Amino acid sequence: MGLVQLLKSQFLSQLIICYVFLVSGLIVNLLQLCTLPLWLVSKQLARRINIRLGYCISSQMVAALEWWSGTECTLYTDPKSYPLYGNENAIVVLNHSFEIDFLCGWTFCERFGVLGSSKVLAKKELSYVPVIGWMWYFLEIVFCKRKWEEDRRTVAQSLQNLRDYPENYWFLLYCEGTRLTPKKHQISMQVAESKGLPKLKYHLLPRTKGFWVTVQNLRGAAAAVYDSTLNFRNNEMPTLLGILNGKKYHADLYVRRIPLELIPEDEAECAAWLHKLYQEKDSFQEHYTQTGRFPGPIVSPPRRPWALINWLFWCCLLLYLLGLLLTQLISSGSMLTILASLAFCSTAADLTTQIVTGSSLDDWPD
Ligand SMILES: CC/C=C\C/C=C\C/C=C\C/C=C\C/C=C\C/C=C\CCC(=O)SCCNC(=O)CCNC(=O)[C@H](O)C(C)(C)COP(=O)(O)OP(=O)(O)OC[C@H]1O[C@@H](n2cnc3c(N)ncnc32)[C@H](O)[C@@H]1OP(=O)(O)O
Ligand SMILES: CCCCCCCCCCCCCCCCCC(=O)OC[C@@H](O)COP(=O)(O)O
Repeated sequence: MGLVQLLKSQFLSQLIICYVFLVSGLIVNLLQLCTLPLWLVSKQLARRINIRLGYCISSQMVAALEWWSGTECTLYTDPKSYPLYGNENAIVVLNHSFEIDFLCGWTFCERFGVLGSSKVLAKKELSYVPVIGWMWYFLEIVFCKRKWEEDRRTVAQSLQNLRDYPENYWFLLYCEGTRLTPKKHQISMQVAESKGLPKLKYHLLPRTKGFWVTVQNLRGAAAAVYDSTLNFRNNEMPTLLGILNGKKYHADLYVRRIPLELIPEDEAECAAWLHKLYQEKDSFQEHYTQTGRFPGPIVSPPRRPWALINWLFWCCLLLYLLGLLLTQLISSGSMLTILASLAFCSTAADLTTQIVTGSSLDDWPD
């Protein structure tokens, strides 16, 4: 193990990364809160400012993936569609199979310049998570309770609000509705059987209502659906903790651009269309398993320096402030203050470890 790799695997390095992420995140959340009065005066300006503030948080995780772990991301796509990526609004349909699939999605957002404005249909519980969830509130992320009777109205309303969004965005939809596990797959395939639908090997049966409501409400605002299928080389199952440890992975993403006009308006037809799409996605995953690659040419976008620059800025600022605080603490000479500070730091470190090791947040109470 080289010296750099040894440094990356040290608990202290990881603790510093988490400290910078959490403290800068809370500062950004506070700044976002300060933009509230601006919404009354100029909504579009408030949105643009929040896009940049949100970028300060999400790009730190992207920097950890791209620069700290050195994970490589390869894009398989049609070169004719490539110039449109980042230059139009789009609905992204992605398989939900890995702990860091959202982070790989964010990396592609960063490379095409839509990271700050990217959106997702997320479960409501995530909106309560400090830093990320609070940031999402100001970025007008669409939350669902996964109770259709309530979601059909609230989700449609939140999507309508995005129609005049001032910057291009990608709206991510995990149609499977939850992350794939063998148990969930088994239940899902029983549902497929009972509905007379073909079984899927690599995906859960897609939930069709969220897709239909998104397509209907973003018609005319979004130009296309980006059907995206993600996998990792060497059968790896990457984790956030692995990224923090500096472990390098290799992600492959296959993207097909489908113009929105091609998607049926009728709910039942739209649902049938989505089921067919997932059968195709399944065949792409089978192709990947057999050959180690997706079909089509590779046109990989390079990583950009901005995520790293933002990260270094926050690291310098917050480590300097931490240094000042520690110096003052030691020079205060009060044993009680020092012990209380140590107890606080140890509790914070313990909490951070728990969040990162259980980082899928899947087990947070519903
Ligand atoms: C060039 C590069 C391209 C791309 C780059 C890639 C990506 C980058 C893009 C953007 C990045 C942006 C942000 C990313 C950051 C972070 C994301 C992180 C986290 C978010 C993750 C989540 O929160 S996932 C959970 C929330 N989302 C969803 O649930 C979406 C899918 N769900 C739906 O659509 C649902 O329909 C619903 C939520 C709208 C409503 O749910 P409800 O349960 O009330 O209704 P359903 O229709 O789903 O259920 C009833 C029907 O379902 C059948 N059923 C029952 N059991 C099952 C089962 N186990 N499996 C399947 N189906 C089942 C039941 O029979 C009912 O059927 P009907 O026929 O009667 O409808
Ligand atoms: C710079 C890097 C520092 C990182 C250290 C800080 C770690 C903080 C981690 C915060 C990560 C927040 C990401 C939110 C996305 C989580 C994805 C997720 O939770 O998906 C839920 C779905 O699956 C559905 O779950 P189910 O309820 O169906 O099961």
